[in-house]
Amino acid sequence: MYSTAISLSAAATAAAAVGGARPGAIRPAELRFCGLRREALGLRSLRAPPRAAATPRKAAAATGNGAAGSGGFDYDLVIIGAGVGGHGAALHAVEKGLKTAIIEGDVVGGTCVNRGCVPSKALLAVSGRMRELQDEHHMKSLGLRFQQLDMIGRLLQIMQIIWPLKFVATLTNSMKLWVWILTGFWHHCGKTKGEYGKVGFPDMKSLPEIFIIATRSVPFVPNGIEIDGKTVFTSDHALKLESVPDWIAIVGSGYIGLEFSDVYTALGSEVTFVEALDQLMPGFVPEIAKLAQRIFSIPCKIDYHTGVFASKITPAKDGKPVLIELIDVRQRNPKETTEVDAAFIATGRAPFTKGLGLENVNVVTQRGFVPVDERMQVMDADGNAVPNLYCIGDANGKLMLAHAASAQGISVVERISGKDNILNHLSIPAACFTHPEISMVGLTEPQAREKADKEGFEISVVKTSFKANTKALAENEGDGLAKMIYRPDTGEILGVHILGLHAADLIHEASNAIALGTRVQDIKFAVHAHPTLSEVLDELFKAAKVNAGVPHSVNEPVAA
Ligand SMILES: Cc1cc2nc3c(=O)[nH]c(=O)nc-3n(C[C@H](O)[C@H](O)[C@H](O)COP(=O)(O)OP(=O)(O)OC[C@H]3O[C@@H](n4cnc5c(N)ncnc54)[C@H](O)[C@@H]3O)c2cc1C
Ligand SMILES: NC(=O)c1ccc[n+]([C@@H]2O[C@H](COP(=O)([O-])OP(=O)(O)OC[C@H]3O[C@@H](n4cnc5c(N)ncnc54)[C@H](O)[C@@H]3O)[C@@H](O)[C@H]2O)c1
Repeated sequence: MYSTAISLSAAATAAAAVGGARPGAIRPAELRFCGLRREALGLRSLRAPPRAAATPRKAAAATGNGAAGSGGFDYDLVIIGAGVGGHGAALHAVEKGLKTAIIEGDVVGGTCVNRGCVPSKALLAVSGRMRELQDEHHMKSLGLRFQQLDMIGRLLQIMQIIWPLKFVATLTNSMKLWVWILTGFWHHCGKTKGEYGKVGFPDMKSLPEIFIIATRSVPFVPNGIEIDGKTVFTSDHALKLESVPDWIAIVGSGYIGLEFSDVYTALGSEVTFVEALDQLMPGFVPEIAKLAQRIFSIPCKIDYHTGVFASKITPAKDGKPVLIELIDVRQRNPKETTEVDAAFIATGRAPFTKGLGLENVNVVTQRGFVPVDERMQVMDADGNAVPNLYCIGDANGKLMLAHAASAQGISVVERISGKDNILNHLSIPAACFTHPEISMVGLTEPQAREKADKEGFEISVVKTSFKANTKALAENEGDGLAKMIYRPDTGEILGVHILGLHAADLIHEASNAIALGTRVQDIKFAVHAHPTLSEVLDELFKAAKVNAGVPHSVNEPVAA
């Protein structure tokens, strides 16, 4: 029964060739089931708890790498979507001995690998080097001189072809020995064949135990904005950058807007931000947003409109530029019309959850997001957890980050393998890959104050700067700060926020401390190598003052 996995290309070939139900092959089939009402459909009832399979390695070896006997396939777990969330869940499920299938309707890797983290970071890596090489002052201080290189061609090659392909292959390879990768667009019961295009699924005679929905999100485009993919576009189009506009408006100053402004300014564009909220970078703590705004705009041509809403955007046509109509958010009246060469729409992301048939199990999405509890179990309209149905990643909207999706998947697998697990979302770090980077974990100061007021405790705040850090100075990158919010009565770290060189790497000392419950009074004795950027955090921990008498959790003499 248990069989080995096949690669996507093999799956496609097999799907085209099949006539009968051959184990290890994919047969185009209509997947008609309602995973949670199988009994009602006269299908085999659930086994609970899920049966642990023989270790996948042994099972695969025993069946001769896919030569399973005839009959249907029987999975313990089916994951819908082979993006980072689904991939993380699948690998962990296999480790736990669960017979696992992953269904992918498009390309393995999902947003992160094909349209998100990977290609955008490839762009940032190359444009960042261009920025550095073109910064005369910086180069002079290092005693170097820049000679013009043909970087744009290389840049496009890296971001469009090499990187994503490499990562898709890596992800596919990491799963293909032990996970069934099934091509096709999953949909639920009650749908008619062909409604979602061509589907190809193996002959599922019995139905899986448990489902994890790990579908994705797509760019959210407000009404009134017309996308032509060339002069008015989203990140999906921008990653296929074919030209660099002289003047680009970036609508939205969240993660995507900021990272792409970094790319565009490095490539020589003039950037105008349009941000609906009163402050640029509203998702970041104010002192970091303010400093970042100053650092980003000193060497580049960046200006901004805040408190204005892009109500209508018309693509460039017939020699006319892109037109952006702005509305004053407070007064709700038209403010001005801006003309630019291109407009990049970075106004958030919307869940991609239509067509899953969730209504059949009494689940009502919230603005498209699948409601889940703290264990990622899907909640129905009456507030009850739907048995054996989970949702992870962007589709549940808890935290739209690749590593959060994967961590949620691992947490679900832990639970379904019998070990209850609640992921502490406050320990999940986030990073914005600008130059310099911004990172954060846990609460902001206002959030911490609100919690403190409610629960009746004090908070304290400490800050350090990159200016005194030897490594940062040696790199000529002394701009930046780190801030920590903590409880002086217990030493608990509530939040850390960093702006500066390699902030995205530095944050992990803090996020691990929060995840593991390490207190300030303990971590301040941890030794950091010199000279390293990690000393910025060392200084931060050492600057924190914990109330006298607060016990250490390690090496503290315990009073009798
Ligand atoms: C430009 C950009 C840059 C980003 N950079 C970062 C970053 O630096 N760091 C970070 O942490 N996050 C980043 N993100 C966010 C990150 O990409 C997402 O949070 C992450 O990919 C979400 O993972 P997921 O598993 O939920 O969905 P995805 O990775 O998108 O995977 C979902 C998969 O499900 C498939 N699917 C959907 N519906 C069905 C169906 N019905 N049947 C079968 N298959 C289906 C899709 O085809 C897709 O492959 C970025 C996003 C963007 C857009
Ligand atoms: N490095 C990373 O981890 C990374 C990188 C990219 C994306 N992401 C993920 O992708 C998600 C989406 O990113 P994003 O930057 O698109 O969204 P976002 O929610 O971070 O920012 C959107 C911004 O657009 C503004 N806005 C919305 N409509 C507007 C309008 N009509 N006119 C003017 N301003 C408007 C909002 O006020 C907000 O500041 C994020 O939640 C993030 O988790 C992460």
